Amino acid sequence: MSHITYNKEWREAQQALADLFENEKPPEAQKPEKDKVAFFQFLATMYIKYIQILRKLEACYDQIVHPQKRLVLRNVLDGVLGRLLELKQEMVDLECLEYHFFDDILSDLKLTPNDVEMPIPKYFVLEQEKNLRARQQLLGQILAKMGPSEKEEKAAEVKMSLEEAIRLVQVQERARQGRLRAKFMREIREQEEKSRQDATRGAPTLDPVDAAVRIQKLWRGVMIRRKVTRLRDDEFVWLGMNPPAQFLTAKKSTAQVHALKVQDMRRVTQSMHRQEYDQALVTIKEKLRETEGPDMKETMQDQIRQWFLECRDATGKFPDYPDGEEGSAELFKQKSVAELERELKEKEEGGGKGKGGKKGKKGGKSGGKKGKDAKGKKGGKGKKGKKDDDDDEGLKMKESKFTGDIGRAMQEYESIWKLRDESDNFQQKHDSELIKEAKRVEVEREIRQQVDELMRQELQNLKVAIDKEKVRKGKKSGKKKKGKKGKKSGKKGKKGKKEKDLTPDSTIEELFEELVMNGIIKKVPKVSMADYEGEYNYLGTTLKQANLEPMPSLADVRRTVSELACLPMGSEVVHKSAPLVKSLLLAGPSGIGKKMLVHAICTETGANLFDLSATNLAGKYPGKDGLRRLMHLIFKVGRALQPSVFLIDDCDKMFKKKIPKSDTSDPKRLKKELPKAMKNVKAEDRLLLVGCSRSPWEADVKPFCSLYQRILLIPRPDYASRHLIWRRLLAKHNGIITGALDVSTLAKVTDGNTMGQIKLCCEEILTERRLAQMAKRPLTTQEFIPVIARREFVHSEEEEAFKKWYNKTPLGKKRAKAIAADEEEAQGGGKGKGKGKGKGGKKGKKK
Ligand SMILES: Nc1ncnc2c1ncn2[C@@H]1O[C@H](COP(=O)(O)OP(=O)(O)OP(=O)(O)O)[C@@H](O)[C@H]1O
Repeated sequence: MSHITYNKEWREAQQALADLFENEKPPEAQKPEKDKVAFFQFLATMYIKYIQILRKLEACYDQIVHPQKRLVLRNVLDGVLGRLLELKQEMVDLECLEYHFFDDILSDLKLTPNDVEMPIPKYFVLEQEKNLRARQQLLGQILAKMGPSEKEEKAAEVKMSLEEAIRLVQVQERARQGRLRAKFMREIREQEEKSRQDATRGAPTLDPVDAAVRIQKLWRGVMIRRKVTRLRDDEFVWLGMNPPAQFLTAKKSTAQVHALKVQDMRRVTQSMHRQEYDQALVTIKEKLRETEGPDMKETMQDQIRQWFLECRDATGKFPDYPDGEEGSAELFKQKSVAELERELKEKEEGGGKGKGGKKGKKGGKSGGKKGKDAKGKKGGKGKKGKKDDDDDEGLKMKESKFTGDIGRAMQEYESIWKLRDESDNFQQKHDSELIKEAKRVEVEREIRQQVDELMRQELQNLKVAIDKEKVRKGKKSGKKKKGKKGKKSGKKGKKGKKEKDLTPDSTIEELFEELVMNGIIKKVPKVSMADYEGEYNYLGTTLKQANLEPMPSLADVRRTVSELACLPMGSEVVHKSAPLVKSLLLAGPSGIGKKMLVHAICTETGANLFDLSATNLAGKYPGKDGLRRLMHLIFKVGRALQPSVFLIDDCDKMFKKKIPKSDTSDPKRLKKELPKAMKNVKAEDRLLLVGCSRSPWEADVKPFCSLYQRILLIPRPDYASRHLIWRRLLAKHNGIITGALDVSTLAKVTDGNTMGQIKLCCEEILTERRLAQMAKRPLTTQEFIPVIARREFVHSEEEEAFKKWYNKTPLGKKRAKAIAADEEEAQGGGKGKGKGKGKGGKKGKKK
């Protein structure tokens, strides 16, 4: 696509954002909402609109090549990302559910689920591509160094004696000969049968012309039937009842391939323009310093001298030179009316206490602090008395940490980019005028610092020469300042001492190598979040209205994992201010794709994968010291090379009451250390602990749920998801779907199978040999049935066990309480209000 298209897209996104921003008010200005359902609808609509905006902004940021536009876009993009996560958190708090259903809102807004698919910005990986490639290379080299041992292991796995090998070959060879012999025998028998029939039938009596007509008739019939089938297939495609042929294979069309190439080319142009821009920043600043610097200096000096004289004329004394950070710029700042009024008030208030300007300032500062404290106290009250507030006043959106940034970026867009004439910038390179404006301010600040030093000295000299002042003052204040600094640095030193560095002499590369050699850091298979297939649940709200608790679909799982893990982990700015997620538990039956999701998180965010599963740690870093070193290493390397993901497979074992003696992996090793270490993870550390569990009910609920902050239950796939995955997997394995293969039947009979098992079925059937026969012998439904029948099912008892366990988790309990409270309220007020609650979304019965 062209520059114009992306600019237009950006404009549309900004317009939509401006419209949506009208709803973004601070809590004090919001009108409280008493109806929970209506408030959820409001939040969900905002959330969906933000997703749409995010999708547009992400595409623009990925493809726009203008470096200065990208800077503004990045600010808006991060702001929208953060705001989206805040809204998600509000919905979770309101509904006490991790998954939400929006099908009714989508139909109101006339959107499809694809329109609101959560995008994961590509810049998460593209902007650290160099680092990631270098790390991947290092990992590859280390693994190559360790290579032989792994190969030996593999060799040991397939070890067999010579006799066994000969027997295997003999069995195969005899089977082959047997099949060949059977084929010959069948052909001989068929030939004998044919000659016997010929002998009994005698010489042919049919006229050769009649025979030819008969053959022609049959052949024409075949041809016409083929043609009709083809025409019917084409018509079905045209009517949209069947997908076009290219959709049945995983191959991309030429147009798609071309589009991807263009996108790559734009990214290359983007980096070239960025380099030019970075260079321009330096050269333009230099030029400004050379050309405009001397004039600036002179003007500033003149102004300040003038001020010295004016002050002396007015007060009879030379003034004190401003000490603030801004230096003399403070004197010439243009102030707004409100600022001036505030200053006057402060002066009036401070006037009673004493004349000292500094005192006044201090008073002002402390006043500010008090103000903050008061705010904080109010906030605290708000939290404690939240329920009361909700009951009395109604529901309101919480204060956002991102709307300020979004607002600033929007203003920048409005003032600079919205109406900018770019007719002479066809290539979309940087705008030098804008750089000059920004750099002029910087140069001015630098020159002012120099001028301030000079003028401070000059003022001192004037005071000594004319006012006969003594030189002591300066020295005193200097001493004081030093004292203060000393104290501050002392405090910092203490803070630093808290965490002992066990490996002060090793570089991060060495520690990284150690962890790779020990198999703790693993190579991540490249899996994108989009590879995690799953269809949208179109019945969520309908089921809710029927008082049934809908199960989330795999598309909901994909979206929620993206929100909880990928979006905050990918961006430093978002992670710092968005609701903090330190740990995540993925609970679900075997083969549901838990590890695949972890790999997708790492791929999408460029995170390192630390495998802390008990089976992987067995025999490594033994003893207490070993454990201390391990914890130190993973957190040190994890922080230095963030983002990092700590994976624990079968994490329930860590909190199991009884470990069977046959289990030698010591799964409780990290039980004390890990929760302690996770408590020290701050908002600026992009570290995420992900646990995978097939049987979470075996763990002690309390410590288990306190380690894993967020819990996602992954259900077995529903019909729609199975249908989708069958089609996708068959295409991925080069299978061709024809009329003989009924995908709907396959989806129906695999009810209870997980995705992993469906994948195994595909792999078992679609062997190379079978694929070679595809043209002559299309795939049929029947051949899949025996393979499916051999696969394991998720039994209803297992599913029930998951649901029951989830009800014991903190969010599950909260949800149960909320439902009970709602029911009570409905019963209490029901007599009066009757059928008033149309949507009744909160009163879910458990299925
Ligand atoms: N939604 C999905 N879309 C595509 N492939 C999937 C999906 N879910 C699972 N798979 C595939 O199924 C296989 C098994 O997945 P994975 O190993 O992640 O499951 P798991 O839940 O971790 O299993 P276990 O608990 O037994 O370790 C993988 O090859 C994965 O690619």
